[in-house]
Amino acid sequence: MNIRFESAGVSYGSRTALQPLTLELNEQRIAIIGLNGSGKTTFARLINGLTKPTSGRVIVNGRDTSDDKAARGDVGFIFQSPQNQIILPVVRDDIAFGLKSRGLSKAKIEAKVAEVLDRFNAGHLAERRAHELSGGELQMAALCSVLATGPDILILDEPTNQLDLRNRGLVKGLIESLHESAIVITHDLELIADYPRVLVFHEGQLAADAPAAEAIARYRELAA
Ligand SMILES: Nc1ncnc2c1ncn2[C@@H]1O[C@H](COP(=O)(O)OP(=O)(O)OP(=O)(O)O)[C@@H](O)[C@H]1O
Repeated sequence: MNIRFESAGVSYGSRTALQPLTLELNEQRIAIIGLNGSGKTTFARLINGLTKPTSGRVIVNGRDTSDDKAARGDVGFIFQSPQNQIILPVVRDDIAFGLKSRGLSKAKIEAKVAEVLDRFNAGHLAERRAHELSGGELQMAALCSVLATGPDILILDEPTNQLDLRNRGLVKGLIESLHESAIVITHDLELIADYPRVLVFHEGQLAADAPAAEAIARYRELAA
């Protein structure tokens, strides 16, 4: 993946959510940490074009996210509450839903649904109703739905929020196993303890951009 922020910033009226920022992201695993309201989600939403920069540009795999909708297809986003992104009641149908909107044939959709369920050993969830799933199972179902559409980059917004220790371990392992690039926004410092690149946001600015140990130390200072 290649993501470039070119003086990209976001303001809402007089409130600055993200100060203009210039940087390039190429690593397979990147984490984003910072206090509540520091600009993490705004930064992530710029990458898939959900939020448009009010200054500068964001270029993903060579395409400007503001005016090239195709750039969005490269980026899958798993939101803070996966229950809100699962649209259809049954997991299998929800995975198929994202593929239908891409105009694939029925046979191709079925093959892709089977492939992603197989990839994550999640076949047992296929016929389950999403509202009956545990938090960990929901994360898994959301991951299957998003990855079935073939994004190159996956953004996960607080993927271990509200999960117990076992499911945290499960989600950590899942992220490690991805061949896609992953950008993880989190307050779970254990989850990202060995990440080579961690961005720390503070009051809408990038306060550190360093390997995990150094970045987490800076975050602790800011939080004190
Ligand atoms: N649509 C919006 N309109 C006005 N202000 C906004 C909007 N979205 C975000 N903000 C403000 O921008 C700032 C950064 O918000 P953002 O959601 O990026 O923070 P965050 O670091 O992800 O926070 P958290 O950890 O609480 O999820 C906050 O002050 C927030 O209130």
